[in-house]
Formats: sequence, structure tokens, C-alpha cells
Amino acid sequence: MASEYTDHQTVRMTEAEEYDVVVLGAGPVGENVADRVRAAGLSCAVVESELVGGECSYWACMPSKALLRPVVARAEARRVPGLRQSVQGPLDAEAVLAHRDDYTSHWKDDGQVEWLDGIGVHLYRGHGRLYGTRKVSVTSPEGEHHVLTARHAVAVCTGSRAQLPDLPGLADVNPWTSREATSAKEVPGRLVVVGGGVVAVEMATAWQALGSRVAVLVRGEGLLPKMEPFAGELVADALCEAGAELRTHTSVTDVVRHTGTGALTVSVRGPEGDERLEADEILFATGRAPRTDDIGLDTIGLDPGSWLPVDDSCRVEGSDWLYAVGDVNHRALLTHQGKYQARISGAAIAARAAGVPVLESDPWGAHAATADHAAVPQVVFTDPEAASVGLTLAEAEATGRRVRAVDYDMSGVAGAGLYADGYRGRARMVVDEDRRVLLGVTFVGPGVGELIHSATVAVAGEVPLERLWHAVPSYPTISEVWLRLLETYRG
Ligand SMILES: Cc1cc2nc3c(=O)[nH]c(=O)nc-3n(C[C@H](O)[C@H](O)[C@H](O)COP(=O)(O)OP(=O)(O)OC[C@H]3O[C@@H](n4cnc5c(N)ncnc54)[C@H](O)[C@@H]3O)c2cc1C
Ligand SMILES: NC(=O)c1ccc[n+]([C@@H]2O[C@H](COP(=O)([O-])OP(=O)(O)OC[C@H]3O[C@@H](n4cnc5c(N)ncnc54)[C@H](O)[C@@H]3O)[C@@H](O)[C@H]2O)c1
Repeated sequence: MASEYTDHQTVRMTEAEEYDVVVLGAGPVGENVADRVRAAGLSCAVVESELVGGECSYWACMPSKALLRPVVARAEARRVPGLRQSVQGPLDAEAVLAHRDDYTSHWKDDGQVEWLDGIGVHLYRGHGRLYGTRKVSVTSPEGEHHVLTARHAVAVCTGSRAQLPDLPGLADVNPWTSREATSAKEVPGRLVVVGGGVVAVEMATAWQALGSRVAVLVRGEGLLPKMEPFAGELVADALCEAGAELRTHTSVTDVVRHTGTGALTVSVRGPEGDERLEADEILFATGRAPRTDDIGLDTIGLDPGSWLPVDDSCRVEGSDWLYAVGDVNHRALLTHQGKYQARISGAAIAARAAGVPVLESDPWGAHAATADHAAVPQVVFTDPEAASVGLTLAEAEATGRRVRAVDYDMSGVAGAGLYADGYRGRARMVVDEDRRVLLGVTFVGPGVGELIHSATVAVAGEVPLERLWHAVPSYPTISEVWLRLLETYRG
């Protein structure tokens, strides 16, 4: 690490303000690091440039799920005989958007600030930057400067932002990113969605059901490429049945917004050659970039704009005081996994501050985020839901282990048939044949989001197959798919 930064022209020094721990970024992850270190009796300051609660509360998880819940509930109700007839009408888009607004507290963070206050964390509003070893400078919106010193640790929890492709003039047409897709006040007539990942499928599902005519453009083979192939296939079928158009092997080459009408012409290249699509909005759901370009990484010898690789206690490699937690370390860009890392790193910071000589850093120890490697769960809140934990078959095979995939058509489960008429879904478990434990599980189908934690327990707990036979699923629930998977494995 480089020695302390001394450019006093960049920041006017104020009297040093000292804390045990300084957290940069008050998203869900920064909040949880602060909570953990406070619970261990350390003093803590948090620096936030926008809203306490971060991307998740205002432009990601919460608004997107508030938009999707009525969509999925209506689709499921339409599959229940006796109820179907009552839910044939369109969604009340205005009411759905109003519900979404309530869920984001109308983009106000008073509640979260009160919570921080309640746990005794000092909030500095403003843009924070590292300022040499264990120091953070903050410039408030009013132009006031503070230099905070951390006695033990600085935790960078600045998250990620949408990554736009490098198309000339793209910024001039004001494309939607995940922020606009989750906060838009009106339903666009025609929406082009670029990308086939989680943001793309969730937002295509939501806006198609809210009344947009959606076209999804995917440059690769299909949707949800990070999951088992059948997940993307089932979600694609459902999106198309809902009226969306899906074009694979298709890339955007140009986007023009017309003055006057405000409409867009989107030039695309696909299997049919070059074409032009007309749209009212275009959403780029093309991945994320780390928010590290302007956080003073250069003052400690690190590269601005890079993800921050960490060890299993979330400490930045080569440092004894700098931690990077949540999206910014690029381990698993998910709120629940970032919060898990916050619990682990908070405990590690507290243990090191207390002078504990040896941390519990063995796999699955209290100071090791082992689940990041072996048991990351994710639910994609589309209709049908897609939920997974651990490794896909392809990932498991790539580790060189002797593995076997066991598949089951979930329509054969009694509880699934009761849950929805004509239930369509599929399950896969990936078995480590030598250890006879599960490496990964994927469920796709209505209602599987609430099923995946059972698989997370099995994978993280490395529960032997022989013992899984004794975990008896209740009749008649969808969970009986576990029994069917075990029977299929036994043959
Ligand atoms: C549309 C969408 C839907 C999603 N849905 C889900 C979901 O359903 N479930 C799920 O688990 N995950 C979901 N995610 C992912 C989830 O939003 C992220 O994993 C999560 O927000 C990461 O939390 P974080 O605290 O690391 O970062 P963020 O939530 O991005 O918070 C970082 C905070 O740091 C602040 N900050 C940044 N730079 C500075 C600076 N220099 N000074 C001061 N403050 C700074 C930011 O203002 C922000 O408040 C979704 C993502 C998107 C885009
Ligand atoms: N329910 C959830 O858990 C949830 C919901 C939304 C987002 N998230 C998380 O947020 C993160 C971001 O999601 P995301 O969907 O933006 O990213 P992603 O990485 O999952 O998907 C991005 C997709 O865009 C494609 N792409 C990239 N550049 C492109 C280009 N120039 N042209 C066309 N396609 C391009 C990629 O091939 C990829 O399939 C993910 O890690 C995801 O796990 C989670």
C-alpha cells in the first residue's frame, strides 16, 4: 500500500474526527457492517452520498419486487380453478406504481436514518473518498469538508452502478438503466430491453404485464445464462406467452431519439440481418460496474474504477485495515449475500480490534464468507420463478469432481398440481458422487422462491443424501419434489 496521501489542496483539513470503524456507503451492506461493529462495542461513522438504504431500497430489490408481486399474484390466481374468472382484467398500473412508490418510501430515507441513529452510528452525508491510510474525506452537499480517521478499519461498501455498452451517442438518448426501470412514473407503450440477465427478465416481465409491448434483445443463446439452461428456457416461454417478443443472437448497433415525438429508433443486427425497431423507451440491463472510480483508491495505491478483490474475511488483499464488502468486491451481487459478508467482516473487524490472535478463518468458520464460494442462493422473481443455490451442473463439472445431475418434472408433484392448474416446472439437483452431498439445486416453477431455502440448508450444511431421506416433506406441498429427486437418484 502506498504511504499516506498529502495533497492538502484537494481537501481542506478539518479537525480529525476519529472512529473505530468508518464505513463508506450506506446501502444494505454498509448498514449491516455498521450494525455488527456497533454490536461489538466499536464506534462507527457511515458516509452516504445519496440515500441511506442504497440501490436496493430505492432502485433495485424493493421497487422491482413491488412491481412484480401483483404480476405474479395475478398469474398464479389465473391458474386456480374457481378464482381464475375473477382476475381476467388488466392490472391497475397506476395502483401498482403507487404501491411501488410506498415501498421506496417515496425515495426518502428518514426511516433508515432513524435506524442508524438508533444504533449509535454517526452519519455523514456527502461524497466520501479514501484519503490515505485509514482516513476518509467527506465533502457534504453544502461544501463542508471532514476528514475521518478510522482506528481499526475502513469498509468500502459503495456498491455498483449500471454498465452501459460503448455505443456512440448512447447517453444523449437518455436510455433507461435499472434506476429508471424501477422508478418510472408512466408505462411506456413500447419498451425494448437489452440483455438476458436477471434485471432484463424481471423488468420485461413487470412492464409487459403493466401494459408495455416489450421486445427483449439478447446477444447470446437465451435468457439467464448463469443458471441451469432450463431456467432461461421456461422463463423465455412464459415471457413469449405473455406477449413479449424475444430475439436471440441480436445486438443493438445504434439508438436515435427523435425530437418532437420523443420516440426511439433502435438499429439491431441479428440472424435476419440489420433491422430497425421503433420504441418509446430502451432499457439497458447489461450488467454492473463498481462504484470505485472516485473514492480515492489512488491515494492508497489501488486502481480507481476496479472491483476490489478480498479474502474470505472481506479484507482487501495486501491491506491490514481496508475491507470491501457487498457488490463492490464482485463476489456475489446480491443483497442477502452482501449482508452475509457484512456479518462476517463485521465480526472479523471486531475480533481483530480486540486483538484476538487467531481468527476462525477455516471454511465455514465465523470469520470466513465460505458460502460465497459454495452456497449462494438467488431467486428470480419472474413468472415462473427461477431459484437456485450453489453450482450448476456445468460449474460442478468444471471443478473436476465426479458429479451427477438428477432432474424431475415438477408437474408430477401432488402439491404442485394443487398449487396451480397445469403446473409447469422443473427441478435439478447436482450430486457430488464421491461425497454423496449436494453441490447445487435449481427449481423453476410457480412458488419455488420460498422453496429454495430448503436447498440452501442442504447445500451449505453438506447434508448427506442418506440423511436427506429423513427430512420428510409435508403432504401435499411442492416440497415433495425433494422426495421425487431422491427417488429418481436411487433409480
Ligand atoms: C433492478 C435490480 C434488482 C435487484 N433485485 C435484487 C433482489 O431481488 N435480491 C437481491 O438479493 N439483490 C437484488 N439486486 C442486487 C442488489 O441491489 C445489490 O446486490 C445490493 O444493492 C448491493 O448492496 P451494496 O450495499 O453493496 O450496494 P448499494 O446498494 O449499491 O449501496 C451502495 C451505497 O453506497 C453509496 N456510495 C457510493 N459511493 C459513495 C461515495 N463515494 N461516498 C458515499 N457514499 C457512496 C451509494 O449512494 C449507495 O447508497 C438487484 C439489483 C438491481 C439493479
Ligand atoms: N432477483 C435478484 O436476485 C436480482 C434481480 C436483479 C438483479 N440482480 C443482480 O444484479 C446484478 C446485475 O444484473 P444484470 O441483469 O444487470 O446483470 P447480469 O450480469 O446478470 O446480466 C447482464 C446481461 O447483459 C448481457 N450484456 C452485457 N453487455 C451487453 C451488451 N453490450 N449488449 C447486449 N447484452 C449485453 C450479458 O451477456 C448478460 O447476460 C446481477 O448480478 C444480479 O444477480 C439480482
